[in-house]
Amino acid sequence: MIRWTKRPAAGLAAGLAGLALIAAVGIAAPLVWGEDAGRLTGAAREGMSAAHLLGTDALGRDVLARTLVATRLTLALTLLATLIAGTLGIGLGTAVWVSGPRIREIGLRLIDVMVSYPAVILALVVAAVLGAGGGAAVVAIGVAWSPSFARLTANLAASVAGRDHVATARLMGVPPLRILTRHLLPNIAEPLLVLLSVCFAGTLTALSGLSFIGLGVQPPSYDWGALLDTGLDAVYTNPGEALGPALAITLTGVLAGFVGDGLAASADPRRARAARRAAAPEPAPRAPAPGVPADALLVVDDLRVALPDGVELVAGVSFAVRRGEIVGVVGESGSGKSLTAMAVAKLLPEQVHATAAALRLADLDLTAPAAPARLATEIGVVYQDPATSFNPGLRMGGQITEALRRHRRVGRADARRRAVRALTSVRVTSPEHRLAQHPHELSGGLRQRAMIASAVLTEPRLLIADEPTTALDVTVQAEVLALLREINERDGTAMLFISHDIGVIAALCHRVLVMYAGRIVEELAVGDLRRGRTRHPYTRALLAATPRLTGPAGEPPATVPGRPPEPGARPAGCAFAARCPRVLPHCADEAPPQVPSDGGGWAACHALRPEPAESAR
Ligand SMILES: Nc1ncnc2c1ncn2[C@@H]1O[C@H](COP(=O)(O)OP(=O)(O)OP(=O)(O)O)[C@@H](O)[C@H]1O
Repeated sequence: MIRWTKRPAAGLAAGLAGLALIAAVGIAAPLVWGEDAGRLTGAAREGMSAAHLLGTDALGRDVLARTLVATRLTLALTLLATLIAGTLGIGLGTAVWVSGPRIREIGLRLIDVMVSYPAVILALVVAAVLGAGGGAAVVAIGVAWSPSFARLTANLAASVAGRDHVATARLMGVPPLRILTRHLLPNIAEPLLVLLSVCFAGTLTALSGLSFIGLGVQPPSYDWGALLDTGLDAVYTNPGEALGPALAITLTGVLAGFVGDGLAASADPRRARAARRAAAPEPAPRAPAPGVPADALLVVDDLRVALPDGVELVAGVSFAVRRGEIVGVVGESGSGKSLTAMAVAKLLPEQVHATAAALRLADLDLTAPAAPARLATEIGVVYQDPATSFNPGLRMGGQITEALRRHRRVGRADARRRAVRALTSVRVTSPEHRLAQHPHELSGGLRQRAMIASAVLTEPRLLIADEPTTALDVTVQAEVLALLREINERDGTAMLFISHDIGVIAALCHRVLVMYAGRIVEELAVGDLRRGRTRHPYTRALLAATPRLTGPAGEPPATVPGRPPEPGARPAGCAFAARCPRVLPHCADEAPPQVPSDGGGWAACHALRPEPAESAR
């Protein structure tokens, strides 16, 4: 939505106050000015004067009085049309959502087609079918605006339906209608309210338009549109006759816009979350996640990312990142590193959905829809491929400063100054010049530096770097790693660093999570990794495959035989069992226990479990 004011709360108050005043005029006008509006003075089409501030119409009636008297009918019709649009659209949207997948798909496509038709054209068709008249115009406009509500309702319901508490309600056998009224509609009320105010402004102009072309309110009744129609006949001799209703339509529309804008901006995510919590069933009491440090910045507890058919790609991952800590996530391709990181950044692809017992960054609950401004400024993301991280059609300056300008409301000049400083700090040469360049004019290394500068420009609490050096050559790789370490040490930015290269992880991180087939199999301090003090057979195999760290010079790296199982074909027990040199008979069937290590970490492995006699001693 276009931002009408820089202070949306003030805009909301002004909008509401203005509309209340116009509504009061609407109620009082027929009583106060009703007689003046109908009196034939005999002075037809008189210009603006002290007696008639907006002049008189063709029958000598006072235009100002008629404009004021028309307020009631105009507002009533507009409200009615808005109500029809909202009720019809929300009903249609929820009906589509509660239907089976096939009908839902057809319904959504139909709604899309209806939305793509301009509302006024649709209204003209409906009005032509129903015939001219105020009632027909109201129905026409109501029907024409309803697809917008239907689409918003269906889309929002679908997004809310993926949340934990809705899944829990379904699991508990709550009927669909109750899920709808108790869990879905209260959670999507805010955007619907915003759309209602936008719709009010839209229906006002559309209704006036229909009256203007003679399809709306018919004489002797009149609304602003009808007055505008007659007023335009004399626009050169008495502009006041058209000016009155035109100003009334414009002012009311703008005030409704202020209300919509203010409502959208004041949608407080914490208030919305509290409402959602009130609506959600009481969750079963759950023990706090073990091992969550008191100074944890990011807490991930039992994160699961699944496909629509229920196949889990990430199958219950728990970890924490402390303030100022760099945590590395390492594992073979397909182990679920990126999905874990993207679930944290709320950037998962549409086809998959995440659930978690807890997923939060400081006070920001990432399991609920978070305010885009907070997400965009508190989490920075550096992607693998610098070639695709930026929009090739836009200059670097606009892209680097976008989050700062949009979400922190920093002015253009200030944002550029900060961008230049950030580019300088990541040692990008001629930073002023770079801002004017397009991405293809920069080398891969420079682009990745610019990406890092862009990601840290809003001073995020957490930087997620997903294989940020994989696409770079070795020298540039080392420079980028040094840069990330420098940012961590200088600004205390916590990082989640994803890589399949255990050597890179060992060089940069403080703590390491080893992932295999959608689960964390070992967590260890980087010192233990560097000294080769790993415990899980998979981590050992990974380490053995990295000659730079352990193997004597010239010795070829050991390979890990076999392949990880596909997500849908993982065994109930340890997914590494089929490739493990220390496999025991029950490994594939029983989930391995988390065995604590001396260095403060743990490894999930049956073979590491102390013998009963040993543990008793
Ligand atoms: N959008 C998607 N739809 C279906 N499956 C997906 C999707 N994204 C990822 N997967 C699957 O989920 C699993 C984990 O993927 P993920 O990208 O997290 O692995 P990764 O460890 O980051 O691997 P890589 O190092 O290759 O990026 C893989 O089996 C992958 O094929």
